[in-house]
Amino acid sequence: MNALIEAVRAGKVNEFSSEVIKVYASSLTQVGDTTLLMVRTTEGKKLIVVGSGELFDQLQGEVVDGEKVAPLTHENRLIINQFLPHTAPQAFGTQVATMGLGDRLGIASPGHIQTIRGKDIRPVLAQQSIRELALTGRTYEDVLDAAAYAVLQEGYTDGYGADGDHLKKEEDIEYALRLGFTMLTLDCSENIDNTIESMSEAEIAAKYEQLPASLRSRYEERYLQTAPNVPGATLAYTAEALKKDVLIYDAAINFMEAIYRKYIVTLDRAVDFEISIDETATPTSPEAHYLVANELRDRGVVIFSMAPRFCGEFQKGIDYIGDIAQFERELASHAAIAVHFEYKLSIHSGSDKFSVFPLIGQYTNGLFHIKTAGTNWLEAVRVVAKVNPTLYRRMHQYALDHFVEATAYYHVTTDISAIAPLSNVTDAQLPDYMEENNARQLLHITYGLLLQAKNEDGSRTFADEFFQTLADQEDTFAEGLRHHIGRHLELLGK
Ligand SMILES: O=C(O)[C@@H](O)[C@H](O)[C@H](O)C(=O)CO
Repeated sequence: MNALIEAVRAGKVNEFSSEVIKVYASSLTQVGDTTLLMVRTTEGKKLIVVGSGELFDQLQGEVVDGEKVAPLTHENRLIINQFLPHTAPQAFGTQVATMGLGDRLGIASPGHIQTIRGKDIRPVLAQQSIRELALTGRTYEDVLDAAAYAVLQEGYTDGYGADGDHLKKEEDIEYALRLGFTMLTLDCSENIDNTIESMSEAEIAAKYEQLPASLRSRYEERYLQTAPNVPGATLAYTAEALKKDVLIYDAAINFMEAIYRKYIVTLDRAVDFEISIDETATPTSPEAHYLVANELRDRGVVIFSMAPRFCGEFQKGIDYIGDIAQFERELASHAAIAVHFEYKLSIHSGSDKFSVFPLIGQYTNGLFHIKTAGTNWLEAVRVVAKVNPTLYRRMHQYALDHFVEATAYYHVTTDISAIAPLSNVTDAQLPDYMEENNARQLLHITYGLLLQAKNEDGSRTFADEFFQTLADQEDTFAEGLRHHIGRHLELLGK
């Protein structure tokens, strides 16, 4: 039996000295006659596989003195999924709170697991949008691999999800489903007509009259002649507001139904189907939310969660911006509507919304889906600011030089001029940038440009040194996530 594994079993791993830099004792796993242990070597993380049996035989790796050293490859992950089902993603349904913990780097999930383990909420560790994949140059295979190996590393057996996030195109939906994603977030923003919001009442009336009479009378009968009855929700339709909402959302509702019928109903496995109408210029009124939800139920579309565009601003990486009293009033109705139609309210751009987390936990009775992603990237940047000031300064300057380019991907109201010039900040003060909203958003939305930046010789401008710094500071990064994501959970009442 491998001496290292014996040392782990005996709790004496620290006495073990070899080329192994770190042993992940929580990863020690027995599958029949095969024993697995994850370690980090100078060549990165590897699996030590000892014993015999099918898993030993199937894992690809070099055998030395009867022991196998298996790389953390995609192929080995698929094999591990077969023998250890908890390392594959699962759907969760509507009866448990869930948190999207998107990991753009592929190294945050261990810290996320350490944070969420034992709490009344489950992690969607493998959450990335197609936008994030494009900006980081990763694939959905990479995203699933990283999450599964983190689950193995941490010995986490409570289950995790995989969310194909903000999917707009059928080929992306097919890609995510083919790989076994267990949650689909359908982004309907391109089917929502945002031009209506800026039209006059007369223009709206004229455009509405162009709709088929049967469609108009059906909506009018259902929402003007019948008063919606949703306990806890304040809903009042006017003829003008109904015309506007029909014009804004009717095509999107048809899109939702079409995707549901083509991809969700036909599946032989459970998938959490989320409707995202949050990334639009038009805030979702409670009346509009009810209309969309009621139409979906009427068409037999069953959803896991709905992400409305709340009043105010849910911008990237910073707290809520807006009238919290109005947010609370509307949140009460949104949450009541979700309960009425038996799905969860989903909070997108959920990172750092500390001022409204208690309200969200309260009005959803702790049953919500909240999505985060960029905030753990900023925790990684914080580590770099602490331990590698030279790299941080280079990244910060590059972000300043390319910020406008990044605003094409994310809506932010960052005031670049308010960010303290690097020349005025000492190395010791660099981490303070992560406490300032404008600097947070600067680094937040430029993540893709920074990670994919190349030098003239084709080498990576920042990424290699960035990832090496984070590898060297693995425990510091995990501690930062436990603190920061832990604060999210605490304020959400978890
Ligand atoms: O950046 C993205 O594309 C995603 O992280 C997206 O913003 C996600 O849906 C989210 O809301 C994370 O906070």
